[in-house]
Amino acid sequence: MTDNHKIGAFRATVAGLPRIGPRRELKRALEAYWAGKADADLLAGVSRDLRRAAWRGLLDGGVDALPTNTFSYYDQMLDTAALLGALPRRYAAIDDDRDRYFAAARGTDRLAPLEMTKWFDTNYHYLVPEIADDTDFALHPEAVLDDLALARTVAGDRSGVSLRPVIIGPATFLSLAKPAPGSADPWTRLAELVDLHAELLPKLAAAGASWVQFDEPVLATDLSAGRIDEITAAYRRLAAVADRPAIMVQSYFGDPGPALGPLAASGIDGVGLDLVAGGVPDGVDLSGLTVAAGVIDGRNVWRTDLDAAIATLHELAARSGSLAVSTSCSLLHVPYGLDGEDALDPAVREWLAFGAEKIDEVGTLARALADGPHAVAPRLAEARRAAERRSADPRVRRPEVRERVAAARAGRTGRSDAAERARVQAERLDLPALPTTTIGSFPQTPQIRRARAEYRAGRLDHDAYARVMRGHIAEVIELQSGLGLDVLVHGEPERNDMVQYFGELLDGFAITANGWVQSYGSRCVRPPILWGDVSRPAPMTVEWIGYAQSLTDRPVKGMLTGPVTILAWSFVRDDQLLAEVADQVAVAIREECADLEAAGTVIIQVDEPALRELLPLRRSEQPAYLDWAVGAFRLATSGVADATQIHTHLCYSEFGEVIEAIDGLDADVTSVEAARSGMEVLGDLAGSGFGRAVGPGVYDIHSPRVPETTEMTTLLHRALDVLPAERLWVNPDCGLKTRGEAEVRRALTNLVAAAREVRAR
Ligand SMILES: CN1c2c(nc(N)[nH]c2=O)NC[C@@H]1CNc1ccc(C(=O)N[C@@H](CCC(=O)N[C@@H](CCC(=O)N[C@@H](CCC(=O)O)C(=O)O)C(=O)O)C(=O)O)cc1
Ligand SMILES: N[C@@H](CCS)C(=O)O
Ligand SMILES: [Zn+2]
Repeated sequence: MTDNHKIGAFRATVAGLPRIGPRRELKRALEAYWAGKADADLLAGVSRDLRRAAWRGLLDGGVDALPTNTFSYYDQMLDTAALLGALPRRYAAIDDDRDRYFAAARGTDRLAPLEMTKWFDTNYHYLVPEIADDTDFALHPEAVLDDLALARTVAGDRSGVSLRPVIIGPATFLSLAKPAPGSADPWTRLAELVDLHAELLPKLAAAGASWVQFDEPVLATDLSAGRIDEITAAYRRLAAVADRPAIMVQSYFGDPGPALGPLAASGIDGVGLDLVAGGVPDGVDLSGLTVAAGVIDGRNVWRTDLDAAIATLHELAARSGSLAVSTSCSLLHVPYGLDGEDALDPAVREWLAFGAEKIDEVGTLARALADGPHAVAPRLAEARRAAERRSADPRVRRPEVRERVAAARAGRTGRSDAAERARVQAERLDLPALPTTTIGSFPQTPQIRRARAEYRAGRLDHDAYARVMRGHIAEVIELQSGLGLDVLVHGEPERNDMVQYFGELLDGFAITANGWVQSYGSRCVRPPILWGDVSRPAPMTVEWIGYAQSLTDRPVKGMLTGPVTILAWSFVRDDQLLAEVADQVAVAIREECADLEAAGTVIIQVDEPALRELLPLRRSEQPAYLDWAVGAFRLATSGVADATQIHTHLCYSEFGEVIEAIDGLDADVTSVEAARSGMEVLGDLAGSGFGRAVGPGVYDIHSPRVPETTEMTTLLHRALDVLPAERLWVNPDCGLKTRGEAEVRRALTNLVAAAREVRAR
């Protein structure tokens, strides 16, 4: 440690903050700006207001160390790329900084955006930096410094408040970046990036930062000893910089495992640890460090067991130089606060803590540490009472649900031989070669969303709402019939979201009024809260699918979300093994499959786009996960007859580790995202000996661009190089809900034409 900086001790902080706004103010401002309905000043004003309000909320909650630079107009990885001058050259001709930034995020008419993918095992998406051999890293610290200056105006002259810019650390940034075609592995540029950070540190100190936080969630993944050495050397170099703020390395989504020891000895000043998803590895000397102890869950919504947290904090206080209470990760992943959630069941509401309540918990724990638990005795007693009521609530553990699950598990959880099924299904369905279909959703038009908003507000009754939805279903069926698609869908107009919809209809879930969480850019989701044993009081989709099927002779796919995805995109209970909860949801889906089948549905698609997302970050934990995840899918889908065709859909293209699990799902047809990667994924599938039918996407639905027929025929020919024609389906990459109606019509026209052309050959 250099002697030319002082370590500002602090006792309460959070690892990061949400930014979409308590009422999604940023979403509205961004979308207005993109539509040309708001100018840059308005957008900047909204951003400043949101940041100021967030810091004030922290100060009011008793936090004495404010994280800065956690706001983003789109994504923190993109911000880091901009900070380091690492935006691809293709955007360089765009003069305006903000427009250049948004071009990288969203693309333009001519320029493809950066690729987007999931942030570790969360439902948040980041933009993947592209590093070319000629990427000329250069520091652009203006946004970080401006944010720091704004935070200073909020902290004012409050004594003892420290400011801590948060930056994605070089190890995580480079591990997640991808090389531009033909360029070297970005990791080879580590030393250059570290030089830039070394240049940045004194600027931050001069602007009033007493700490800097480098986020390194990559530490929670399996790293080789060589990688750990390189990361340690990088931080040793940063620690040697003169006139710098104190350095905190923040890991999250697990513990840093074998990397913690070397890092702790590298000369850095502090570590932030996720003590919810991980622990503190034994034998690591933390005595010279400030430890930000992440005892408050930043990813889930349950009230903290404050007594247990205090015990953990005491244990850690004895091992560390200085201790601060913190969250396990950024609060980006939870809703802003419970304020206004008056429609929640009051019993359930009492068990919850969203962002604002978590900040309050941080403050309470910090007081308990500083002044002793008696100083917060009423708060501790209140938390204990809530926990007791939660575990005693008869709806939390329902014997009848557990018996039903046990009975379903004891029944048939596997199907007959896949080849035999394929034979009977082919006979029954009588589809052409290369059958065409879509993944389920059609554009969620403003009229659909408006009708739902009216229905929610009570201005439209159920019958009127159902009439509007049936109207949309009829339009979508007519469109698909006219285009000549072979297997139709009802278009999912009645679904606000593919998980929330089911959460609203299943017992054991609660739905918030305003519990929005950023998914990517301006897009948000409102995850349901799974708090009790799950059951299905009534059929959930049969009426809609039945109506769609009544309008056509072609098969209409039943459309369900699978148990793993329902869990992944909900806030799940923390008092029960996930494997157990998955089987409860699976039984509800199994019952829905049975009802659909009984109502005449011949094809049922059970979407599992989150199968890969929930894969544990550490390899040692992956087999157990895949075992229960595949088991739950099979429990959900194995109750149907051989002649009923089960489809599944997975919309990501990095199969690697889950390829065997996809085989294990035993679905008759699997559709996957493939257009963006030019069918690369099919190599993985074919190489693994996957023997069932596959629908590799030929239309990238993430882009407004409409692919030409020839592009799709090229992709189909590539697919035919690795798959026999009788096992190939033709479909888009994913659902069409975010696309416009005109684009979809043109794209599907081309898709059908492409299938026909390839068939004819
Ligand atoms: C497939 N994806 C999904 C993920 N997670 C999910 N839970 N669901 C998913 O589908 N993760 C991975 C990807 C992420 N992709 C997306 C894509 C698109 C969105 C998105 O568009 N979100 C919408 C909100 C969707 C929703 O709940 N809609 C509600 C309307 C809510 C609303 O804003 N209403 C307005 C009034 C509307 C009006 O008057 O016109 C209001 O309340 O003010 C609905 O349809 O009822 C978004 O806008 O962000 C998310 C993830
Ligand atoms: N059936 C869903 C799957 C999305 S991953 C849809 O089409 O939107
Ligand atoms: Zn999808």
